[in-house]
Amino acid sequence: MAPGELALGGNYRLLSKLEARGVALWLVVSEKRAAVVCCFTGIFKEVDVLFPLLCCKWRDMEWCVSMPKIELHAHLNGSIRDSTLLYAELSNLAVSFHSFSANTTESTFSWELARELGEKGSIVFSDVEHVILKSDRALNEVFKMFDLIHIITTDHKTVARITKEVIEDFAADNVVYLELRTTPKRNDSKAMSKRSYVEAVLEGIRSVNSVEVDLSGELKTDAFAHSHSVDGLRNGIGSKKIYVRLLLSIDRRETTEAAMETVELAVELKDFGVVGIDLCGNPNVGQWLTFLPALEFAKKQGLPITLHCGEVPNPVEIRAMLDFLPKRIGHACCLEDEDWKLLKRLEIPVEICLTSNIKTETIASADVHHFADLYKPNHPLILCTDDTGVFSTSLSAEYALASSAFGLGKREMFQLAQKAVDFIFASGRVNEDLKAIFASAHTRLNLWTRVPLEVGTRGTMGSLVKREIDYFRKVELELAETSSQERPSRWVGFRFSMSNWKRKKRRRRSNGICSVVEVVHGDRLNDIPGFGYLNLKVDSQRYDV
Ligand SMILES: CNc1ncnc2c1ncn2[C@@H]1O[C@H](COP(=O)(O)O)[C@@H](O)[C@H]1O
Repeated sequence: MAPGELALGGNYRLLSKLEARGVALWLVVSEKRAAVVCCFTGIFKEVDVLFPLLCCKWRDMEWCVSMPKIELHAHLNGSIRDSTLLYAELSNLAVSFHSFSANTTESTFSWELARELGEKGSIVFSDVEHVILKSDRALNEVFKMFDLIHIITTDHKTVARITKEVIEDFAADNVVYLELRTTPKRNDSKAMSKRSYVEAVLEGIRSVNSVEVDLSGELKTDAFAHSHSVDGLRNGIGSKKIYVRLLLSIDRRETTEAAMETVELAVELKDFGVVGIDLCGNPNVGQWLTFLPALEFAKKQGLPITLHCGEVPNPVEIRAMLDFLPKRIGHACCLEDEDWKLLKRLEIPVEICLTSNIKTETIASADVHHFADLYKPNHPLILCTDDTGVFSTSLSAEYALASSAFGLGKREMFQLAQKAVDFIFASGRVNEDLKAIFASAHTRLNLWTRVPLEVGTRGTMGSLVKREIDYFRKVELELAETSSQERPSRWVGFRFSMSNWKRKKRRRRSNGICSVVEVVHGDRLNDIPGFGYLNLKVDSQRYDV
């Protein structure tokens, strides 16, 4: 049986096959999906390949990558590279089916994972098996997937490694400012406390060496045992730079005490790159009142807060969350009319995660997504990824998807990315730096709007020519007045005027302002949104200039 049929149950075309270290990979495509199917010890697994790519043109995607972007809603453990996770997952699956040799690193890793699975007891392999094997997971299934990911990733070394990789991946996607969020976890079997978890994350950030990382402008190296200046990391590194800040998440499964511990940790690490608090986790679990004391404490301490709000219908909680006045909210998928109006009145910025919402079936498809309802009236919103690894996406892919689903042009996409600067939690010079980065990208990407002149209205060809004639007259008069020796002949005056006019014309053209042959009028549409003009360049011979 072909791997496509077996794992995906559809009619897939095989693009290529690769075998490495006992793992067979097939790249398959159908009209609706592109996937990698892997076979390891007889088990087939599919991994989606940038789903949004199917909805947009490759050219649009390339352009979106070239644009600087700001990511404000990305979960660390949801953004793990497929390759990193796949290897761990496949090793994990192998344990369930095969005995292993304790001599190899791979099997030792598998053995560790298997032991943890057994010890923890909260996950039975048969419970998660089907979740691992499928690609589109409903919201509840996604959280089962996270439980599995956490078992695989939660030791200091792995936490540092995945953090490093996630930052490298965002930087490669031209994300210039990343607010990465993660839930500090206690794991006694790994001697891990919430604090040591965050230290491992910070260590991972500092270990990035393929790109310059700005973690915090105000590092107090003597106050934090494990911190060291990022300046050292800047030596010999290329020109790319990414600002990274952390949000500490409270998981909805946590108690008030555990939530409070997270907020206290965030307060303590304020000067070391932690800039805010997030409330996340399975929206069908936990009560708002459980987290409220910790969130209120965070607010009092001046920590900005973002809440996962309205991922499922829960009007009472949604209203309480909006009344709390968070600095931002994530998702906002299931708001009733009154709450929708309140959200808009309060102008709370919304972190929009298109692919995540569609893949978890929270929203049926991109074209009915509430993005448009927020975008049109200019409500503050930020395009984000949520979980690049789990949902096989990237920030560029989210922009490309928004572009194809809602008809955003390059300028609109750029403005959307640039506007996100206003909603970051980092304070101080970062905001100014980002504005400068976007200003220079605006020029690099040639996004200046050419304002054409229209024949027959304000700034017409007629008025332009009249201004030229007035100018020539003035020059001739001045020449006549200043020359006491000889009155210039009409010919001399004309020559002078012509060359001057040409200089003026060149200067204006190089400034991107209208010249006579570039004057346009309104019959044929050109490519400037909002304008419909005929470019006279091609017809210039017909005009006697
Ligand atoms: C699908 N949309 C979502 N809604 C709510 N919470 C989500 C989420 N996606 C991820 N998380 C939260 O982030 C954790 C994984 O990253 P960290 O271990 O914290 O780095 C998940 O366990 C979940 O609590």
